[in-house]
Amino acid sequence: MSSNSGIRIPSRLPLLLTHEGVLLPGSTMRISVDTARNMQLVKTRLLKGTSLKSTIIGVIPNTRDPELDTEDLPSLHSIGTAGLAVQVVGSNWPKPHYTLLITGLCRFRVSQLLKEVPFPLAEVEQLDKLEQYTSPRNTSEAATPEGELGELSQRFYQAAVQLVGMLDMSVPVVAKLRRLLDSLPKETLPDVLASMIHTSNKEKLQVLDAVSLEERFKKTLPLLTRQIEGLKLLQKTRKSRPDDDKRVRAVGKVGKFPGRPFSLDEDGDDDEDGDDNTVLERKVKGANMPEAALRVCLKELKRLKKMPQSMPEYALTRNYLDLMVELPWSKSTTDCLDIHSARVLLDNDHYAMEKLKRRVLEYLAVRQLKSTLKGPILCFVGPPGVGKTSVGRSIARTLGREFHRIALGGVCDQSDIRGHRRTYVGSMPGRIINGLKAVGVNNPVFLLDEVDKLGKSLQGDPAAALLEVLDPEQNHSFTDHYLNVAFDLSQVLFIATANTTATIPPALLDRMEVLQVQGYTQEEKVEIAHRHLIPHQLEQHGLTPHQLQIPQDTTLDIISKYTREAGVRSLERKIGAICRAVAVKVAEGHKVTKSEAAPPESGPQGAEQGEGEQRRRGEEAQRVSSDMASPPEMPIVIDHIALKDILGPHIFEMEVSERLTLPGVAIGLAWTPLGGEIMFVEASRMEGEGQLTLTGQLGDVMKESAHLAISWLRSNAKTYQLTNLVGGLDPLEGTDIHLHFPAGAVTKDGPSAGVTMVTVLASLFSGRLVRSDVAMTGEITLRGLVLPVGGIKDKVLAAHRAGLKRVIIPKRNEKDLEEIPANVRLELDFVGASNLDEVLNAAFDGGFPGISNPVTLPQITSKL
Ligand SMILES: Nc1ncnc2c1ncn2[C@@H]1O[C@H](COP(=O)(O)OP(=O)(O)OP(=O)(O)O)[C@@H](O)[C@H]1O
Repeated sequence: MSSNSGIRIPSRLPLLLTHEGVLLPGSTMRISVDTARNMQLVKTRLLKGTSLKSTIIGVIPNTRDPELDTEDLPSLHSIGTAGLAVQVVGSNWPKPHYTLLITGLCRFRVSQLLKEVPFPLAEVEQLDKLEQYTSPRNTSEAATPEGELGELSQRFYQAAVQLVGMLDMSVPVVAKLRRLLDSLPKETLPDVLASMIHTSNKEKLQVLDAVSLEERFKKTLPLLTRQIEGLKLLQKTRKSRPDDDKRVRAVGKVGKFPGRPFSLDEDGDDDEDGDDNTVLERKVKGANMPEAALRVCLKELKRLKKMPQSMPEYALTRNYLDLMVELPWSKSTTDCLDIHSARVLLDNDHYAMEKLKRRVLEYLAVRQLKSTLKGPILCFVGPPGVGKTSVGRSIARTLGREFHRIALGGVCDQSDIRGHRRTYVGSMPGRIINGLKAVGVNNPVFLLDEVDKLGKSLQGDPAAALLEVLDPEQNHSFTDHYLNVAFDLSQVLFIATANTTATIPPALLDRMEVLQVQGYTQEEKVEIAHRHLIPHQLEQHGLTPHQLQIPQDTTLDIISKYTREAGVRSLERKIGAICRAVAVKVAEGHKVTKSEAAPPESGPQGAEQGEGEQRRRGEEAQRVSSDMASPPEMPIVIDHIALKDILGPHIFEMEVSERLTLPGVAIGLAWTPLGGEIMFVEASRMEGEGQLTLTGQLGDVMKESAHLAISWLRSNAKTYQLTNLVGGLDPLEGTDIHLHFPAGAVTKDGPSAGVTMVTVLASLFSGRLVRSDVAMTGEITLRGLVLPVGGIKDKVLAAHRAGLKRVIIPKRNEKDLEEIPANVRLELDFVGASNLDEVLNAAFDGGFPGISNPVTLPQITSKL
């Protein structure tokens, strides 16, 4: 339907291709522009143009999938709408784009594409008449079309009037719309109403393509009728449920008329929302939650139904309900506990740790007999890498329960445990509830890792929140702030781990049964490496024992020369490093290293490998030179040289004897949360005024021990013939003393270095060397008694690791030696000392004899 009269659009139009819907004549649409072509159009035509003509552009619906849109121009839809750009807004966020407000004027047909770049420009043919709009026309004045078209347009007009009458709007607004309807030429009604009512883009495209007016009326009338039917249905529902809030929401849903008649073209993406809520309601009812929780959920659901989706609270409430539905209120696994298989499993998973395994089995046995057992909560305390976490995991496996680890290290906010109240923005449940959601059952094993590293802050004390969680008497009604209803935690099996009990808050410690997990001896480490770590690492690196073998003496080398730890974590890492190096060689198909193939160094461990092995390697070395590119001979055996090649030079050397070459040095034993340590205590003296200097970041108790040691030596100087620099018998006279405890950066405290200080000072003042293979620990008193101390097993193991031969311990600690593995006990000579005389005698070669009665009485000559 071409037109020769009225306003004419330019015959050449730049074309804007849009995915965002279909612009129909008589409606206004906001279009976001971000493709290069369209951006160019906006920049050169709309922003630079000065005439009214330059603000008219052709809008063509781009029917190609935006995902597939490329640089080249898609085949163009032949019909578009000429539009007047009313507003252009530019923005750089989130990426550079323009937003255009465009009012559709009339249809056009693309007759010829003149150019494609930088934006398409086309010769167009105007399809709709555009008349001068002078004054509102009255229906009677309007030239009513004749025949079928006339009838159609009349029916359409009546339907439109009916629709406006049904709108849920105030009387003046309805009257205004009526006036507008009457004033518009009838032929424009299909376009205007099609863009107002709820239609899909496909339907709009059909309306756009309907060039003949008759066809356009025919296409739009059913859409209008559909809308009217929808509103009628709605009104019926409204009558049967005269609830105001619901009505408002329902009208908004179906008609989307009220308030925003010109933005009705989104596709019905949220039509199923009503269904969504019904599904949620069904889930809430089926979640098997306790009465109180169900009541809260139903209340929230009721609120949700009344809320418009755009409200921020809608999402919050929805998330809350989703969580409530997902929580395992009554879902649990059935325990499949069989003590015999539990024992086998624990033994298979972990070497050594007999005491711990025994206690765990006892615990499991009691659970088997009394399934409703409340507490105790086990807390494994020991150095890092001794398998605390992995025992927890094994317990879950033996019980057939789900396992979840909650890392508490560094947690310093109460709400990490208990969640945030829902009033906070970004609120969420705490770790306990999150854990339950993750495992999906209400009786998992929860491992509270690193309870000793809980922090404290202004946001409250997380330990206090844990008190409720761990108390069997209270935790059946644990209330997370986010949930705000009680959740029964009594079925959850809690196990805690810590490196030390010192920093666990006393109230928390009181609720747990502490099980000490000791560090391992070298022999135990070798066994653990060969039974668990090496097979595990081989598997992790895709290797087999046929490709890589690590002999026992190499493992021992790794333990003593490359690691110094109570656990086996660094050992596992080193084995991992070896596996990586070998994996490269295996993958490359080359020899590991030339040196690997060379005969091993002779040495105690090398000798153990046997002559056969040496010969094999010698032969291999010869072969290597002739055939470098041949695949490596399997298995690749890691000897000391290959080990050095892979791990580099030794990290730890046995330096004990080197450091004990001067008087005034002795080896003390210290306990740290990371296991036992040996400590070289040093003393020196110089001329001065009797001052004592202590360095090495010592705590008060340790400083007091130093004063005790000095006082005891001063009072016993005559007995042991200790002299000061000037030869006098008071060690401090004209002498300053300096005592140092390495490592200087680590804070130390405790009374157990007392005996070491006395020995160091005795050595300094007597000028005698302390035996280089002796380590000692013990508290002293002013009268020279030696009192018991803690951490004996770890300390002894540290001395053994360092290759020492004699350990001086307080006599009353001798009972603790039972815990020490037999092989270690055999290799060490233990001296139980009850007083300092015994300590000194054991610490010096040939003893440290005192003169029982040093005071030489003046000779009394008889005058008789
Ligand atoms: N006795 C053992 N038998 C077998 N493997 C062990 C043994 N002890 C430790 N491991 C292994 O050592 C690794 C470290 O253990 P785990 O992570 O359980 O240490 P942890 O004591 O929990 O340390 P942390 O205190 O740092 O958390 C694991 O791979 C574990 O399997």
